[in-house]
Amino acid sequence: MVSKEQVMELIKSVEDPILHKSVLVHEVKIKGSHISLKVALSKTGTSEQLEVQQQIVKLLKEAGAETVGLRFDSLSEEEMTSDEAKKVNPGTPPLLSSECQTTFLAIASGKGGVGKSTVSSNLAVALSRLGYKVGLIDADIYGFSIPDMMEIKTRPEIIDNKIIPPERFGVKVMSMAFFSEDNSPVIWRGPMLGKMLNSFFSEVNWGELDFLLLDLPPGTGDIALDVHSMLPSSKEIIVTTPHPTAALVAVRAGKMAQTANHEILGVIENMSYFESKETGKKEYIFGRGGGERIVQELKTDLFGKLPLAQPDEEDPDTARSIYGADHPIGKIYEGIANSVIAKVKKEQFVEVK
Ligand SMILES: Nc1ncnc2c1ncn2[C@@H]1O[C@H](COP(=O)(O)OP(=O)(O)OP(=O)(O)O)[C@@H](O)[C@H]1O
Repeated sequence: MVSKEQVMELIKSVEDPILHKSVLVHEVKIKGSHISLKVALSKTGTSEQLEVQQQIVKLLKEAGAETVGLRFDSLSEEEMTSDEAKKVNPGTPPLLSSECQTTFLAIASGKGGVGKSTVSSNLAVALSRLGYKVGLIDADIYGFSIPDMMEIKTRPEIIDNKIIPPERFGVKVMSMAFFSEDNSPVIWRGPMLGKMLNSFFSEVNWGELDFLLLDLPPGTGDIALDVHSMLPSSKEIIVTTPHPTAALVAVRAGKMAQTANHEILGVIENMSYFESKETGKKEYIFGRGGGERIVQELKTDLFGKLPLAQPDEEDPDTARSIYGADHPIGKIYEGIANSVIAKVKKEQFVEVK
């Protein structure tokens, strides 16, 4: 029969699947033709553990053992160098780590079609025009529209195993649209949805960001709730139209956000009025008071009111849904961005009339 020393020598040829050096033997017992071993791996319970097990059993049986008893242990912190420990547990993705300085701004709405994606993309652009480093995730998984609104023609690239997001107007953007061929619908659900969202945080090289905006799915249904609960805790901005019903549903969306531990930062009222270019007269097409109603019920602030209007196509500093910096609505977005920054920095907040 083999000796303990021979067993140790034989096992040296078996590699730890992550560290790629010999596995460590914690214990060897030999009783007749039975050998029992306790082997330490950098990570136990992996699919590679089974391969290690088969390799060891084969080696010991070839050396004369009739039966082999094998138990696995994890390597202790002392048994690994700090570089090896990092390899085994690469740690929290920088964007989600506690040291991360990025402010997450989640943009939500009670109903679809109120302009949540338009507001998310213009707010991101306005923050970038003010000199901040900004990212934008189109987390409206099934209704992705941001790349089209911002007219992003490029796709993400993969460099050093990280996804590099395309950039437009200084804003780095990630969207399901980049991974959906020919605008086909996305049918991922449950765990896949979480995996995809998580990969937007951990597998994308965002670089340093001051703000990461998240355009959430509309409403208070399952999908919106799932996405809310999968996100890191964020400051939430609610978008509504002035219509009382839109506001009522938006309050529900705000309350749902609070249950998912997101803080309500404020409200933006979109499609508030139409202003005639000829007469300057304002028409309140969708009614009035929606934004104020949410502010009252959720005890938060109104960041601004946006009129009905389209970007000026002649302006080079514009895209399908992005207003130029000097467009009157571009200026309103600049004011909203300043109010958001002020609130985030807890400076004195000035309510927009
Ligand atoms: N202030 C505005 N003036 C004119 N059109 C607007 C305004 N805001 C948004 N729109 C238009 O309204 C439509 C819906 O906007 P958007 O997609 O931003 O809404 P949404 O709330 O994100 O919708 P969903 O949640 O269903 O994706 C778009 O065609 C957009 O161009």
